[in-house]
Amino acid sequence: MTATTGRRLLLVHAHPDDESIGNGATMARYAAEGARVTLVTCTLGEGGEVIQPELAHLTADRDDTLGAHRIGELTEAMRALGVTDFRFLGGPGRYRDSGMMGVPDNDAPGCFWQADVDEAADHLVAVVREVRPQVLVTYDENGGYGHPDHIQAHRVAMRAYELAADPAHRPELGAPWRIAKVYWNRMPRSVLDAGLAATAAEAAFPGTAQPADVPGVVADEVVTTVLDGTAHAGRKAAAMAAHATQITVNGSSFALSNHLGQPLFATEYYQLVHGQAGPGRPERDLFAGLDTTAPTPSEGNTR
Ligand SMILES: CC(=O)N[C@H]1[C@@H](O[C@@H]2[C@H](O)[C@H](O)[C@@H](O)[C@H](O)[C@H]2O)O[C@H](CO)[C@@H](O)[C@@H]1O
Ligand SMILES: [Zn+2]
Repeated sequence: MTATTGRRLLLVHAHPDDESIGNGATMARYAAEGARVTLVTCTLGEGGEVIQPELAHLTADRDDTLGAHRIGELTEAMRALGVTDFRFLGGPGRYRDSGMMGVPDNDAPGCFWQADVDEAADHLVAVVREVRPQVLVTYDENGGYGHPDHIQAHRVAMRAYELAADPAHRPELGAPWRIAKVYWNRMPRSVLDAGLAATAAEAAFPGTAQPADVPGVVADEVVTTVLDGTAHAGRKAAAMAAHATQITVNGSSFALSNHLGQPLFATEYYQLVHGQAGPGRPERDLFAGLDTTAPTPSEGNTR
């Protein structure tokens, strides 16, 4: 359904779980405030590890049913966040999890890392032109931490941002739409250092992650926007816990299947990379500076 008024946020992520880890509090906050929150996940996470021994049979080298299972985890996570519009790029299973950088799965036909970026971007152009978001959130050019699917999600999201606004590009996909503000997920180094120290002190896990294990780490001054999601910390923790094959939540820490503790932050950080910043340094709202009350024109917004 083509939206006409109100705040609309689009998030593009690589696997089920990334959205809750990086943006769970942001998604819960905007959903609670009545914004339309749309999540596009590029793979089903078929190549993941499984934390629970009793579910180990789901992995790709055994039953290969982890992708279907993670759809269920994502559905539960979205229920926790109050998000109702969540989709898979090109439909569930269109692009398969490529595995960590350097593994043979990176070369598998049909994996996301092998996808044609323009073809994949057109699936997202159709969503952009339908939803007409004012704000897009994705990863930086390294995908936050160098995972092939994260890098490809960045490339596809940024390409779709360009193509969706081009009136000459595939008009059958809908009226052109220019997204007003594009943000990359970030983690300020000083906040992470303090958080990792607190996680180590909490000792909820056998070990503690290193800064290199955490996506999107930058010098503090690179961060343009800080979203206080404290009021939604419980929802974020519940959403992360819903991804139980991938994440264990314990107090104010969590661990992935590597069992290395990381801080679970309810404040989430961003870098504005396209569009005009709103008032305040840092911004405290992704929609800062935008008039989201005016109805959007039926012919799009690039005339
Ligand atoms: C957060 C994230 O992007 N997870 C990915 C990642 O999973 C990691 C991977 O299995 C690694 O080998 C483990 O040590 C680490 O604990 C996992 O988080 O890669 C998976 C395969 O591509 C992917 O399914 C998962 O969502
Ligand atoms: Zn991921």
